[in-house]
Amino acid sequence: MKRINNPYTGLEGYNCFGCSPHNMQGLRMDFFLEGDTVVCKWKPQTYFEGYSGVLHGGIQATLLDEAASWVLFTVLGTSGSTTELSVHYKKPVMLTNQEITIKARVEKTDKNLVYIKAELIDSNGTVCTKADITYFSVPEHIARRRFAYPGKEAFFAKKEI
Ligand SMILES: CCCCCCCCCCCC(=O)SCCNC(=O)CCNC(=O)[C@H](O)C(C)(C)COP(=O)(O)OP(=O)(O)OC[C@H]1O[C@@H](n2cnc3c(N)ncnc32)[C@H](O)[C@@H]1OP(=O)(O)O
Repeated sequence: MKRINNPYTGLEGYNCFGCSPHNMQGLRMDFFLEGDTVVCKWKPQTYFEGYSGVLHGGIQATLLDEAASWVLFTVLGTSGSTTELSVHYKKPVMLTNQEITIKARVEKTDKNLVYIKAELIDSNGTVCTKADITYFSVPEHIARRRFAYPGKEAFFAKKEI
């Protein structure tokens, strides 16, 4: 597994709820790449509770969506926006998990639409949640201008933007 750097950390005002390490109310996710799959290891905190002892479903949806966006950044070499998110909650994700794993990969692309499959796996290896996520991707030069996209190589280099 290859560690993915977060090249946005040096960007002024960067406060993404999913991935900014500066957002203390956020999920502060970080990522690895395993083949063409983005992987995140994440520890659920009790303040993300829904039903007693269970990780809130909205937080799960955000974890899955955020991982999908990092597939665009690091596998497809561009950026975009979520246009659809369908989540299947199969099993509760307990807050007692020391670590859960979120995985996301491209299922297919169709012109500028990117269809991503993502899943959330608990520490016993049970796939608790699955998501189908559609992203509206933009060409890289627009991503650079509109979304401060630094280029794929920046995610694997030490340098920050
Ligand atoms: C800086 C640090 C960062 C740090 C890192 C930050 C990571 C953040 C990750 C979080 C990700 C998010 O939450 S993103 C935030 C949530 N998402 C959004 O806010 C997106 C809101 N939606 C939009 O802005 C807009 O709908 C766009 C830009 C996506 C598309 O608008 P548009 O350009 O007007 O295009 P539109 O006409 O709607 O669609 C173009 C064509 O694509 C088709 N199309 C569009 N969506 C779909 C779809 N889901 N399934 C089928 N087809 C679709 C349309 O039918 C149409 O076909 P035809 O008629 O041409 O045939």
